[in-house]
Amino acid sequence: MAPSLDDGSCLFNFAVREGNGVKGMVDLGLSKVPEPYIQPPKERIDKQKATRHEQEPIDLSRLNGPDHDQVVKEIVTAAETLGFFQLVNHGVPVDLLESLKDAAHNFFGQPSAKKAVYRKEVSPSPLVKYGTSFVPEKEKALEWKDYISLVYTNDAEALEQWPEECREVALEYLKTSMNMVRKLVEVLMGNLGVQLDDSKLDALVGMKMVNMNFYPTCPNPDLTVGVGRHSDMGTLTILLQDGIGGLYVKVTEETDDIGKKGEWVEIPPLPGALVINVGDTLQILSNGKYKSAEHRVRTTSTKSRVSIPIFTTPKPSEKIAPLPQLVEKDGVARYRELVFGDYMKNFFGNAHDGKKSLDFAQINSA
Ligand SMILES: O=C(O)CCC(=O)C(=O)O
Ligand SMILES: [Fe+2]
Repeated sequence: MAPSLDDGSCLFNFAVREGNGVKGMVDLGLSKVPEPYIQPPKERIDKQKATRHEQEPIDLSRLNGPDHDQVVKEIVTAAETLGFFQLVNHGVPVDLLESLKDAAHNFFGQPSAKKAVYRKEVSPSPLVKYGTSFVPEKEKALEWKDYISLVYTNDAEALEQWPEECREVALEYLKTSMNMVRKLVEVLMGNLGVQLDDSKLDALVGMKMVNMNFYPTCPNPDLTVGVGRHSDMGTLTILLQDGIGGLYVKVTEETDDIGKKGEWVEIPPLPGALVINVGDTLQILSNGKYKSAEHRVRTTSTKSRVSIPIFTTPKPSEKIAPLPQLVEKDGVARYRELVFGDYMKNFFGNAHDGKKSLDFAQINSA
């Protein structure tokens, strides 16, 4: 029997507990946004108010030539200000990016029953989790998004356990991205005086996860969010977005070319480009020099949107803390040492709330 979408608990069961997601709800035919998805006015996204971040993408291939210093400067400046930048000539084949978007549409286009087998309560694999919104049990208003999350351990397990509709492309994406991740981490850590070797790289990006996000069409995008305001918890996030747009980042540093502090700027879709953003871990390690970016996603009424982030993070057992040489230079440690697994638990235990996730690492809130 079709559920009544006017009844909040019935809808919660249908979308969240039974794994039909926002997609399942939209497929029933919706003329208005159900009440549990209506955001309070301060969280709604006013498309008219945001400007586009028009900055040229950074050409990563120039890192290996006479423009090396200039490219380093561009990467470092972006990490210190907006915490977001776009990359071209990043080494990930452009046709792979197209295949990834197709794979995401194929996966989410399946009947709910095929996806719901990966709900966290029943998933046959600890590496695979399908869900909707972020932490539905804790949220005042639900996010208009379904997702699947794929943790990487090794190639064999990925090819065995990740869903067959997307396993090969997702693995290829992850593997072809790592060269770029290494270069970026090398540049960012090098600028802090840290020479990167394999063990340092592993401490920073020892865990990797590919997500596929699916944002179905929404009858009233002005009332909902695809993802609420948040920063990512890890080191760097690599994000592939499709051509629809709707990713916004909050300006934290007053800069002439980006905008005023507190304003939201849109990261426009650029064909062939990947979006990179700084996560909380890098903010902690750099004692606040690099900024994890607060960002959010709008929904649209015309076409469903997909995005495919790779989250690179330390392993759960890894200890993270501001680098001693920075603490010495700054005369203060702005964050405490913590075990990354504890940071993750706190992150996934709370609804999105801007950069509040970082309070867990704040020196006086321990
Ligand atoms: O869909 C997007 O553009 C961003 C998604 C995002 O912020 C996330 O998955 O953490
Ligand atoms: Fe994010």
